[in-house]
Amino acid sequence: MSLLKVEAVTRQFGGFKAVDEVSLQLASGELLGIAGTNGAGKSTLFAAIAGQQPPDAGQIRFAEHDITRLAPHRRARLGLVRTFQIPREFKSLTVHENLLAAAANPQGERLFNAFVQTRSLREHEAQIAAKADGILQFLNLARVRDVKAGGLSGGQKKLVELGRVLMLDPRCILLDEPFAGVNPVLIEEICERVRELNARGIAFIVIEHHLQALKSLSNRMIVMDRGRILAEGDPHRVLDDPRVQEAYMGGVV
Ligand SMILES: Nc1ncnc2c1ncn2[C@@H]1O[C@H](COP(=O)(O)OP(=O)(O)OP(=O)(O)O)[C@@H](O)[C@H]1O
Repeated sequence: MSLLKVEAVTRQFGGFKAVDEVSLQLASGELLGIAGTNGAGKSTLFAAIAGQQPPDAGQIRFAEHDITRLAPHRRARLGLVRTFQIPREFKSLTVHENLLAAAANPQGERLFNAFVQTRSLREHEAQIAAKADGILQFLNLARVRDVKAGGLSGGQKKLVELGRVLMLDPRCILLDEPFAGVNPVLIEEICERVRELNARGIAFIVIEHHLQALKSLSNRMIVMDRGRILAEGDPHRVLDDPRVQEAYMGGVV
């Protein structure tokens, strides 16, 4: 049964269709890779699925709910979350505080307002802090727990972003270019963490230009071109597809 079902989704800017009647399905626990040339519509498709830019036409269903017009934080409550191409960490907060902030409610209100610190709220605060520490351990970020996030490397920022979405107990994570600006050692580290999370049952859709890493990570791949799906299926076959080779301007991918 599908966890996520995208049906004929279109998103336009002016008269230009950035995403043009795209349909796809994602099963529980699947790891789907999405590649495509610059401007193919990948990020716009993510924004439609995650709710930052709802589609102009089509339908999106997640865990049996019609989420086509649902706000991003309500999608997150259902277990559907995304990261961004350019990480959106709070630069002046520490790594640990960044994870705590992700657990705050969508209005940005603190979970534990100083004026209403009841015992149960304090206990809740301690639980959230411990959960953040557990996630930092898992991501091998414990040693930078109290470092300001703005000073981290590109790869570490991607891991912090992953940590922030893990605070929300997701069932499906949309990862937007997790390897961009990341050194090869950390690319492998991120792949390992994603594989482990996937093995625990979290489904992923990963947008990435780094095709070899994406191929090794994905169960299935889609290549987009000019707002549409050009090829879909086994990652090796998809990348060998002549239409895909052509879209990448005849280069060997
Ligand atoms: N807010 C916007 N206003 C106008 N055009 C937009 C907007 N966002 C995206 N586009 C256009 O829609 C098309 C698809 O963009 P999108 O960012 O989704 O592509 P992409 O596949 O993610 O590209 P890249 O790999 O370069 O990030 C592009 O032509 C882009 O210029």
